[in-house]
Order: sequence, then C-alpha cells, then structure tokens
Amino acid sequence: KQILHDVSGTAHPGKVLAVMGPSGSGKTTLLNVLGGRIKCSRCQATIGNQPLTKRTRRNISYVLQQDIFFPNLTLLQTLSFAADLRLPEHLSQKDKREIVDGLIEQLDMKKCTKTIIGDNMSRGLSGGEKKRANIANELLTDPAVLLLDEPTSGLDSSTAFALTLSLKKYAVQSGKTVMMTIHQPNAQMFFQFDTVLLLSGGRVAYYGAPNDVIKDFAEMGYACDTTHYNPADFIRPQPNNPHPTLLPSDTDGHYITCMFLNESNKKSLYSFLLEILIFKLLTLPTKIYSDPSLTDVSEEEDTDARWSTSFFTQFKVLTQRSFIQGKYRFLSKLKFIKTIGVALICGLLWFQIGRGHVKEVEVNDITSCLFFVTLFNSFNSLFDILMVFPSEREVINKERMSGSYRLSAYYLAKSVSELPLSIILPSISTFIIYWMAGLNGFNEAWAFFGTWFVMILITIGMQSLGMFIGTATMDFDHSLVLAIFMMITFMLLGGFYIKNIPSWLHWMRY
Ligand SMILES: Nc1ncnc2c1ncn2[C@@H]1O[C@H](COP(=O)(O)OP(=O)(O)OP(=O)(O)O)[C@@H](O)[C@H]1O
Repeated sequence: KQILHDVSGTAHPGKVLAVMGPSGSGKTTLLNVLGGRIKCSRCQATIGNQPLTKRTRRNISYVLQQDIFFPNLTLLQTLSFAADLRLPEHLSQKDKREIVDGLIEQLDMKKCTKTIIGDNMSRGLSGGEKKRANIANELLTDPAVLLLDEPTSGLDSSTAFALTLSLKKYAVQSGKTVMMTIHQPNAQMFFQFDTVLLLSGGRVAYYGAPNDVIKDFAEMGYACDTTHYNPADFIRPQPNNPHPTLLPSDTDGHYITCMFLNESNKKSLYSFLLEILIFKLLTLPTKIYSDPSLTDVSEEEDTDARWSTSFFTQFKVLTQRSFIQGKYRFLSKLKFIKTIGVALICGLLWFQIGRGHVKEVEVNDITSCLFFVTLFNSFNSLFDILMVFPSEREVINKERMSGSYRLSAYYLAKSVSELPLSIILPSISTFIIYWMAGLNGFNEAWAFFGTWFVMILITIGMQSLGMFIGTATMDFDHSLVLAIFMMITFMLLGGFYIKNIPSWLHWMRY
C-alpha cells in the first residue's frame, strides 16, 4: 500500500518543522521512514550530505508517540540505565550522571526523579512528565536531528505550548533540527514553528513558513478571517494544494531532506528534480541530493560499529536493570509461601518414607515423591517465565530500534537475572522435602547435593523452555496451551506412569 506520494522537503538545523495533517494523512509514516522504522525502497533521504544509512541514522533520535518504559523503574534509574547503554564508554560515570542531571533540570523534572514511571496498575509519572521523560531519553545521545511523533498528544494546551517552546528553544540554542508531527496546535504554538509541512492523503498540501500560510491559501481562493480563526484550524480541512514550496536553507549542518518517489508518476519526478536543480543553483548552500537515481536505502547498510558500548557493558547494565525491574517478581512473598507450603505438605505426606529399611511397597512411594518434586519445580519455573519476555517486548523493540544494545546481550542478561528465582525456590523445596521424607537416609549428604544439583538443572532447563515458548508464541493463551501440552508429554514419556513405552515412541523422551 502506497501511503506517501511525492512528499518532499527539508528540515534545517536550529529550526522546528511541524508535520501537520488530518488523521491518517501519513504523518507517522513519514517520521517512521526517516527514523528508519520502515524500510522504503523508493525513498531518497539524506542527512547533511550523507545518505541515510544505519550509521548516519545514529544522528537521528526518534521520540515515539507512545511512552514505552519499564513501569517499575524510577525516572532517574530509567535515564541512568539509558545513559550507560547509549553513551560512549569513554565517558566516566560522573560525566554520564551530569548529562542525565542536566537533562532532568532542562526538562524541569527535578521533583520526580525518584518517582516510578508507572502504568495502569501502579501510578507514577503524569502524562506530561512521561512525555518529557520520553524526550529526555532520546536527547541523551545529543542527536543532530530529533523526530517527535505527536509529542503534545494528551497534554493540556498550556503544557503543550510549554513543550513546544522548550523544543523551539532547544533547536535554536543547540542548533539541532527538530521535526515533529502535531494534530491541533493552537495559534500561539503554530507561529512557533519555522516550517509547516501539511499532509493530506499522503500528499503535500502546504510546505512553507507558518506566516505565509494565510497569504498562500488566500491566493488559492481560500481566504481566512484571521481575527476569528486559528490558522492551524483553518488549513486543516483545506488540503488542496499539491505543490510543495521549497524554502531556502540558511544554516549549514545536519539538515535532513527526503523525497518519496511515486513510480507511476515519473513526470512529476522529473519536474521536481528540475525544480530542485534550479532551486539548488539559486539558493542552496549544500546539495540536497547527492544522486538522483533511485537507490534502495535498505541495501546501503554499512559495516561501522552500530553500538556505543561493548557487549560486556551492555550485558552488565542490562543484568542490573533486569534485577531492579524484576525484583517485585523475585521477592514476591507469595512465591515463597507457596513453595514452603507445598514442600511442608509433601514432607508430612511422605514423612520419613526413605528412612531405615525400605520395603518393596515403599519404593513406589519414594519414586512418586521424587516425581512430584521434579514436577512441582518444573511447573513453577516454566509458568513463571512464560510471559516475561512478551511483556518486555515493546521496550526491547524500541531500544533495539535506536541501536541501544545487541539482542544476545539482552538474552544473556535476562537469563542471568532470572537465576535467583531458578536457584532459591527449588533449593528451598528440595531441602525441605528431601530431609523431611528422609530420602536416602541421613548419612549420605552427598546424595542430597546430587538431588539438589539435578533439580537446579531441571529448573534452568524449564526456564529456557518457558522463555522459548513465550517468545515463539508472544501470546498468553497460545503459550499456555503449548506449555501444558509439552509438560504433559514430558510427564507421560518420563517413564513414571508407564514403564513399557512402545519402542517407536522411545525417542520422544529425549
Ligand atoms: N502497515 C500498514 N498497512 C496498511 N496501511 C497502513 C499501514 N501503516 C499505515 N497505514 C495507513 O496509512 C495511513 C497513514 O497512517 P499514519 O499512521 O501515517 O497516519 P497519521 O497521519 O500519523 O495519523 P494519526 O494522526 O491518526 O496518527 C492510514 O490510513 C493508515 O491506515
């Protein structure tokens, strides 16, 4: 589905470009392409003089419309972990902390550094604060270009205006390029923008200075009574001007330029290129297009390092973060009560069964006891981890899109941070049941360690299986069905219920 048709324009350093247009006009799609979230084979975009590749895209930060964070971390923890992952390793912890503190101060968030981000279940930062946290998170890397998708949505008009002002100030003071989509700016906000790109049905309806919009629309026969109308409201339902106006660039630096090519409309491409050529000769300080031929940007992957930090740093920071994020799960009293409670019941039920001279009939009971302990620990660890990865997927996707870390570093960190759960709880249950049931008598302590070690291996194995099922299905209902099916298959083929497994099914127990 072609969403954007012949959209073109330039965003300049030190200036704010607002992408406006009715819902579904393609604003987010445009930003997604520029931010590298959608691969577009027929689009040509350059940053400065460079084509947009994985490496040059690192100069662009993209603030998504949704504020996606780990809800249990505080604002300071969130930004500090992001700084550790995304800032170059040669910066000291003190430097990184100063950058984080500076951003918190700049965005006026000092009073909520220790507040958790929060979600529907546990209240934390307010909507506006979350939005600012989202922006701070992207500003950490000091990008040359900042893309923001509807940063003012859900904010009241004065907060939205304050945010627009801060973005404008940021662009002017730091000479950065700011490009944002916005739905309904009030008149005050509208005139803060340096350039407005109005989209309608994926086409450019207006591209120029906000001050000229009334004049341009009046020339087309749409006069606006500015004493009674907000120009931003006025132009929204009138998106009939298909001709983009090109603005001269007056600043050098990281300006970002893009063009979407409609293959079926080569004529417009050529006339557009001609327009650019004339324009370029007349005004442009540096070139817009280095190569007008149609190249596939997705093929222009370059081999430069994609990450700011080493694998080890990523692993270390992600493990720490995972511990803090998951501490509510790890330290859940309920889990301890459940484990100890079930272990005590088992201990009482099989009390001293293995002690002394074991009769033949008791051998069966001992096998049942071992089978139950194995099953209990397996179920616990399998179901505990099933939804851990899917629930973090959004955050991981967002962070991976901005090139924060390798997937392998995340996976290893996640596995390591889950270890306390996979060691402590099975150790408790095995310890209680083993000694209460008196398995193997009291004299052979080594046999206890043997049993304990096997239980730990089983739980770690089950944890991996749970992670695999959760990741493969990404859906609670499906993962539950698959997990139960696999557990029951293991139980049936484990040799407890039936000793004479048909030979053609033997292989399945592996
Ligand atoms: N992957 C897709 N497949 C099919 N259609 C899509 C896809 N992505 C976007 N669209 C369609 O493209 C159009 C533009 O979507 P986009 O999200 O860019 O709009 P928008 O201007 O940002 O809207 P809003 O202001 O409501 O967020 C919409 O009609 C949408 O349904």
